[in-house]
Amino acid sequence: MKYVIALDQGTTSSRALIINKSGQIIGMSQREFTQIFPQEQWVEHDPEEIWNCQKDMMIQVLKDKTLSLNDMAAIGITNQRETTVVWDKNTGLPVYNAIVWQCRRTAKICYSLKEQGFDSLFHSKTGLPLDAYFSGTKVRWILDNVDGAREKAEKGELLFGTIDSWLIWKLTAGKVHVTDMTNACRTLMFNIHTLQWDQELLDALQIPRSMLPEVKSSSEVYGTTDEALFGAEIPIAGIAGDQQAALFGQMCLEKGDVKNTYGTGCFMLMNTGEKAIISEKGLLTTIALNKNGKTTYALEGSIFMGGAVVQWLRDNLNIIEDAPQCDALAEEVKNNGGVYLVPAFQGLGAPYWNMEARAAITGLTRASNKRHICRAALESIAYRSWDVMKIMQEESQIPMKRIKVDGGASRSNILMQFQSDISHSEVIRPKSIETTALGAAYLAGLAVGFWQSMDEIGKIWMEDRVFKPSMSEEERISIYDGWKNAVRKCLS
Ligand SMILES: Nc1ncnc2c1ncn2[C@@H]1O[C@H](COP(=O)(O)OP(=O)(O)O)[C@@H](O)[C@H]1O
Ligand SMILES: O=P(O)(O)OC[C@H](O)CO
Repeated sequence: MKYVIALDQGTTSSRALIINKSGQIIGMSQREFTQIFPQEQWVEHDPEEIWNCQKDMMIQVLKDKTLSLNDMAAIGITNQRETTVVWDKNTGLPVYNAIVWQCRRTAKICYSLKEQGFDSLFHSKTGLPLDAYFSGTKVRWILDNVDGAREKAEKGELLFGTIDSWLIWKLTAGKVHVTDMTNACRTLMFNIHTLQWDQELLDALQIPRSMLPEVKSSSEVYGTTDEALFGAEIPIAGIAGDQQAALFGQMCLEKGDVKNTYGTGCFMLMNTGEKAIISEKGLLTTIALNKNGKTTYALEGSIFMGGAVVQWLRDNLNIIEDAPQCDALAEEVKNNGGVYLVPAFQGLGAPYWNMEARAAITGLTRASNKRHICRAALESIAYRSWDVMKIMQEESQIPMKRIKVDGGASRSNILMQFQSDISHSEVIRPKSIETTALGAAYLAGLAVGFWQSMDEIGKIWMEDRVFKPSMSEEERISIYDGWKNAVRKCLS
């Protein structure tokens, strides 16, 4: 068989990609789906729409390439993490919409658990702060707020899953209920040291264990597609949360390797090897991979606004028509002219952790124009990444000399050069920035012998361009001081 298919189920769109043995993407289909905002700061997806969209993309890309599922050696799944689905085991129907990772409705549940003194228990066992971002309190909300849900869950009739579990349940026509450790470790219910669901955490959250999927490694055969539904029994053989899949797809396999994904938000992950470093400064500790019985950990810095800043210039300020125009305008000025954009549209995360902060554009003069604003917007993405990199270096005590990049906004040369300058490190962009899907494909392909070894896969990764720091130390310090000043104005 010549191909592996990767299903990449993201926050705003679903993609299906066909990958050949040389790691080339020979076909891709992608479609956006509905974002549901029932109230301010609430975000939901329709699980059936997600499934239909993902299935359609799989069928579409096969059709476009005149291939069939029978030509696929395996399926790899990668997904938006934390987003929570609860469904009825008997009917297969969701009892509520999927509650998306961005949804803040469970902040009160988190505060209440903190008041009860559970903060350090969760942090030490899961590597995560008690925050609405993660799945645990979302499941609790569904059990507490959907009519009859708690009774059914206690009778063992409801199942919980992150999007990977939901897709596999559907692909196997309800035969398989699993997840992998990179997803389980984002739920606040999984102990990242014992590698098991943790009863003490489940009790604190009041979630019955019978709802939870079986936790597997990221690379093994979990089941096959249902023949009656798909006309073929193809092994589903790889699962990883999208940021961990990207870390793997970038071949960040050694301790100290770092990748930053510049998508809607930015997610920076550093492989910390076999050691789980518990952060004191707001970084997350997460499982990077569990494969062939070996677990590696990562430190993660999550930045809420990445490429979304560019979308804001396009959709709210209307000063650009598309993302590449932002680069073009920014290139027309030699610096930001003293203008800073602090993208605190949803507060500021690590290292500021100020949820009340609001965005600002500072340093405007009569000479300022949209070119400066475009430049400041791109620079803000790099400044936020550097804020996080600095803590990551401190806490890991590993200096970062180079970072690998991917995601839509890594196409911007001006952003990548500025990232290299401000962080005084090499920024390395691979030829394919679809590293998330590649990561999932590699995990699936390795499990079924489509690829034989990591050595074989390592040869596939290819560099597109390396950005090297070229800014003087004096300038670097001075413009970063300017950024810190601008941030201070947003915090006050
Ligand atoms: N040339 C570009 N310059 C700057 N930002 C870009 C460019 N191309 C795309 N982007 C940004 O990249 C983001 C989309 O990247 P993508 O990796 O597809 O995100 P996601 O997976 O989060 O949906 C958008 O926010 C967009 O503004
Ligand atoms: O779907 P993305 O690419 O925005 O990634 C979402 C993250 O997995 C959330 O933790």
